[in-house]
Amino acid sequence: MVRTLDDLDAAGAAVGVRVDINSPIDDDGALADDTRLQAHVDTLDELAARDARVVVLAHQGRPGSDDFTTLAAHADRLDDLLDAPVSYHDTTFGQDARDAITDLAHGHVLVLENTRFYSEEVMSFDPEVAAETHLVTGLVPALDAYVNDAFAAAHRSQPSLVGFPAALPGYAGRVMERELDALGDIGSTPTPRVYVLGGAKVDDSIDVAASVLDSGLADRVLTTGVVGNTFLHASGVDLGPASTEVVKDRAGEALTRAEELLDTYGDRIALPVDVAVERDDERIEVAVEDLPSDDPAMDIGSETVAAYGDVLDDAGTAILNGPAGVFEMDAFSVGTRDLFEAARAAEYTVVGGGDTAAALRRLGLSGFDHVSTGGGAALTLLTGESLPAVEALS
Ligand SMILES: Nc1ncnc2c1ncn2[C@@H]1O[C@H](COP(=O)(O)OP(=O)(O)OP(=O)(O)O)[C@@H](O)[C@H]1O
Ligand SMILES: O=C(O)[C@H](O)COP(=O)(O)O
Repeated sequence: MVRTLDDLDAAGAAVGVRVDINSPIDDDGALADDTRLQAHVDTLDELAARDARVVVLAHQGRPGSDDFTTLAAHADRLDDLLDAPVSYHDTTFGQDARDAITDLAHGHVLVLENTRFYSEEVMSFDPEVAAETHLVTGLVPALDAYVNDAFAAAHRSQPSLVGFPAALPGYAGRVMERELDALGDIGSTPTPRVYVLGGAKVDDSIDVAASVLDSGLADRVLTTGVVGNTFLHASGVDLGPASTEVVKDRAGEALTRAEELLDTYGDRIALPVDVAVERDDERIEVAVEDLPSDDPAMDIGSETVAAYGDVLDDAGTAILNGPAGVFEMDAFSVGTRDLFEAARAAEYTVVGGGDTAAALRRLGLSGFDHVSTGGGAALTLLTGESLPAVEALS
């Protein structure tokens, strides 16, 4: 049983709230989409309205990636979104951060710096060990309670996600509660169940494909995005140098697993039958049998959308994670738009993923039964597995 905000005596308490506001970042470092920030407004405003001193913990990007950056812009945006006043502090733990928490007024919100600026936060730990990390021990003395609202990161065993509940009373926030309600019992959703796996986190998606095919949760797996290109490569298709480089870079070791999955479950895994490449700044659709192409495959083609649409028409449950192409560019958002529109034909449709939610907003798509803030986390739950951060709260 996980305790919720209903069980928390918030008034006057310093409450550390782990949120997931990991968002797309523009080339100039600005927030490109605030969907994930909006999701946490209920939890943060509720705690502030109940007179808590609200301390926000979050990550942005991964070390080395272009979107690995400070949370200053996130704090500014939260200040616009929340009723409560929001300030930002440029460290995460230690005396300086504890002083900022002590000085925080009741009903105010303080955003601490990106947790992943500290090496412990990109490692995985058991909860008891995570509770001993510098990040956790450096904050615990200043906090009275811990709320985990970061559903989208709940599949990670990083200190800010699993360490605090071992040291402080822990509670699920409103986003966490809603997501667990909607996604906690995937085995009872209508069949046939179709998983549509796209985007660029290929290793995560291949793990999910393996798990749902092994367990029988998935009747079919439809592949798109870099995931689709990876399965095409694994099936022996020569995509051409540009796309092959992306596949090898994103898939790494997972490529072998993709080959094994095709050997075992080839009839239940669908591969794109055409792709859209970028040639002279234009979208050109190329049938898979006409590959390789020197130009990068940036989207699925219309024949693939049609074929996958037929499967989705008959689906009891459609679970979609990851955009079908580079939706950030208009010409290559077509596959994502048409495929997600087609998925609404399923009896019950669940959509997940940080970039996926951003894509839905950008393309004006709605009408799904549940839009999860989580990508990998939603998929972990949708494979029937438990989430380490939720286990730590229980
Ligand atoms: N064919 C492709 N080539 C290159 N990039 C692609 C292609 N298809 C999709 N992408 C990119 O994939 C990225 C999104 O992938 P990602 O796996 O992060 O999805 P997500 O919805 O954010 O899931 P999660 O929340 O698990 O991260 C987008 O930036 C998109 O441009
Ligand atoms: O965007 C996500 O899926 C979450 O914020 C987790 O990010 P990660 O995959 O970098 O751990």
